Amino acid sequence: MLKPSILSSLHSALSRSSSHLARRSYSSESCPERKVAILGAAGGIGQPLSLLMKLNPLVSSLSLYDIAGTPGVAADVSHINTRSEVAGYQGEEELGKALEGSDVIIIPAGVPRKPGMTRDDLFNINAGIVKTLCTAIAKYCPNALVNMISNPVNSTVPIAAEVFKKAGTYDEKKLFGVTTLDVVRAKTFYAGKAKVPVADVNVPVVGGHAGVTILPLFSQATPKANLGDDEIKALTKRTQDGGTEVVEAKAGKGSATLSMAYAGALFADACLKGLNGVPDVVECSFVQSSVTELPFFASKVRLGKNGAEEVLGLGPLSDYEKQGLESLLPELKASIEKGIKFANQ
Ligand SMILES: NC(=O)c1ccc[n+]([C@@H]2O[C@H](COP(=O)([O-])OP(=O)(O)OC[C@H]3O[C@@H](n4cnc5c(N)ncnc54)[C@H](O)[C@@H]3O)[C@@H](O)[C@H]2O)c1
Ligand SMILES: O=C(O)C[C@H](O)C(=O)O
Repeated sequence: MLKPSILSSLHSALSRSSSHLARRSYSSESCPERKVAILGAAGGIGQPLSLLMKLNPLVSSLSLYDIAGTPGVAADVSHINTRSEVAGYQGEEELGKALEGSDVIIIPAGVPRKPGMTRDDLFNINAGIVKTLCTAIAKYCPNALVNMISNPVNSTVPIAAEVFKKAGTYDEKKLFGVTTLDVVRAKTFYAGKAKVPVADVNVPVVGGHAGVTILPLFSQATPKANLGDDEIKALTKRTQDGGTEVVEAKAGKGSATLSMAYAGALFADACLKGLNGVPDVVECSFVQSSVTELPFFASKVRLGKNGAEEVLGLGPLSDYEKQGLESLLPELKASIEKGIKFANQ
């Protein structure tokens, strides 16, 4: 059994200030009713993500949807004695009910990579899944914030945008590609190399979510450390290849699930805080953007009552980062265009 101290550090790691908020006052003003739906809830990411969202005191209703397996996952997490009511929905005929009334929808539905594959190799299967799910979102909960985890994120986010545009429900402030795992990795790897406490580390990661399109800005990392060029290059490469490192270690049994569930829970928590009016909630995310010439780009985003209230610029870049930015643009552009083309076929 989890000791209370372990449980409370899980809570606080997930959502430091939101759990304080909930402990301080549980009034409907500071903790309004919030429904979160997870699509793909029975999967490798979906299950631990369901657990972490069940632990989040900002959630009042947790809706777990998948094509199979959700009754079991829902029954299981529903026994945890935290605030939210849990419901499981299985199969497309229950998708509408799963979505109705949602404030935040998290989408980890789709197939993961095997060794030797790129994220783009998942396009053929996952593009269709995302298109179907987003069509239903446009119909049943057009005002919800959508957190897209399904890969390739560089294409699935543009697909979602096109589906919403066609349905007349697109709001660029409400669609997010979840790139938090890149930030989580960059923080962990930087803390190890710089020998600074990991809990104090901040590193923006910009661009997209695949290989060289992942651009960690270690020149802006805090606390500052005197790392050499080779160390920065090695950290950058490790962050870019973090997903592949896990895919290879899992040797055919999928990609990152536990660290992704953590990252997905962090980002959803930030969205909920923003919706609830908590000030200064800033996270990196792949969103509609005018930061570069590309229509979508990951950078720091200020989250608020309407979703992405402000997309922040890149700040000063080192020469190495400027080079990285130049070289990521063609690949990211092609992935975005591939998504847009697919959605309009
Ligand atoms: N954004 C990121 O940083 C990041 C990190 C890790 C993984 N991912 C991606 O997340 C996705 C899921 O990974 P996983 O390891 O959980 O895979 P998984 O195969 O373990 O789980 C996927 C789940 O999606 C469900 N699913 C399939 N079609 C569906 C549909 N039409 N509607 C609802 N659910 C459906 C499956 O039944 C399964 O339960 C993959 O595409 C993976 O590449 C993204
Ligand atoms: O690498 C993958 O395929 C999964 C995910 O995008 C990750 O970064 O871990």
